[in-house]
Amino acid sequence: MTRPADDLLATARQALIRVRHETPLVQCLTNQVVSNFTANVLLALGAAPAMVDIHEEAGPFARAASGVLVNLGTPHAEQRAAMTEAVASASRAGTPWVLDPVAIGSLPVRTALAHRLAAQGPAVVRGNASEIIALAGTGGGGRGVDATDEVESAAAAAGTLARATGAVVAVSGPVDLLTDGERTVRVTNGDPLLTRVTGGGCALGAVLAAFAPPAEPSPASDGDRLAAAVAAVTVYTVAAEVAAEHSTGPGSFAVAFLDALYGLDEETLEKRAAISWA
Ligand SMILES: Nc1ncnc2c1ncn2[C@@H]1O[C@H](COP(=O)(O)OP(=O)(O)O)[C@@H](O)[C@H]1O
Ligand SMILES: Cc1ncsc1CCOP(=O)(O)O
Repeated sequence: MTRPADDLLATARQALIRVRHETPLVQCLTNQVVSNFTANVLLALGAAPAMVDIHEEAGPFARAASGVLVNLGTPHAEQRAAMTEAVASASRAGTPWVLDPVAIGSLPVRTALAHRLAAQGPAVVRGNASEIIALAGTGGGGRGVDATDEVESAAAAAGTLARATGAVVAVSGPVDLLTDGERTVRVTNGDPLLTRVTGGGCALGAVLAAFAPPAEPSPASDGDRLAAAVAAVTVYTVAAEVAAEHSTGPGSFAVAFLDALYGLDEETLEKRAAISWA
């Protein structure tokens, strides 16, 4: 069923309120480059980060967490074991988890792991266009962690991947495209400075985990996983726009971005959000 974009905006407002009120506990199994930035982004938003990524802790923790991020940016052996354990446990417990298949395609270890994990029921898969195309099996990946494909060229792959995995697929880029395999939404907020700070994409994966609705719908969330993911992307990219207006380059942007996530009010979100159905 298609909902009006106004309804998505209302969901985004509600979701922001819910995150700030409920302080979701977000378990991050993420890469060593962006770990600190990711934790700060979650804290600024009002969520509670926990980088619990070792074997024999990751599984039990995933049962209790509100959401889990599995980001394949620097997947050393112990982290791979912890990811496998966390995903199995999250899936059993109904904890929503997000897969970010960083730099898959030509790198064999993470590519095989991404395919294995994608088959285990992620709530969301987030990546740039090249990563999504590679995970869908229709392309060879990008240039390291960067995309070499345009977002629009990943639209078909995103739909295929969403239908194959049951996940909402979020393709990041100048326009963010999100689909559950039937419905597609585009968010045209954001700022290029997000690509000049390491973690601009990876931290979004953590925010998607913070916004992912609980398995059981509650009065604060209608359980629409696509709408929740759109909310996460809109909050994140509108905050980036606000931050860019107070920045002179990547360094001041990174600081201003945390401030903008912290201070983002519903009126600004409503005024700036650029959400459309495909
Ligand atoms: N040219 C751009 N203009 C505005 N926002 C952008 C642009 N490129 C990327 N973004 C934003 O930056 C975030 C990360 O995207 P991207 O850098 O493409 O992902 P990744 O880090 O996975 O390669 C997304 O939320 C997206 O909205
Ligand atoms: C540089 C780098 N190398 C491995 S993971 C990583 C971080 C990439 O983060 P993002 O794509 O979000 O900037």
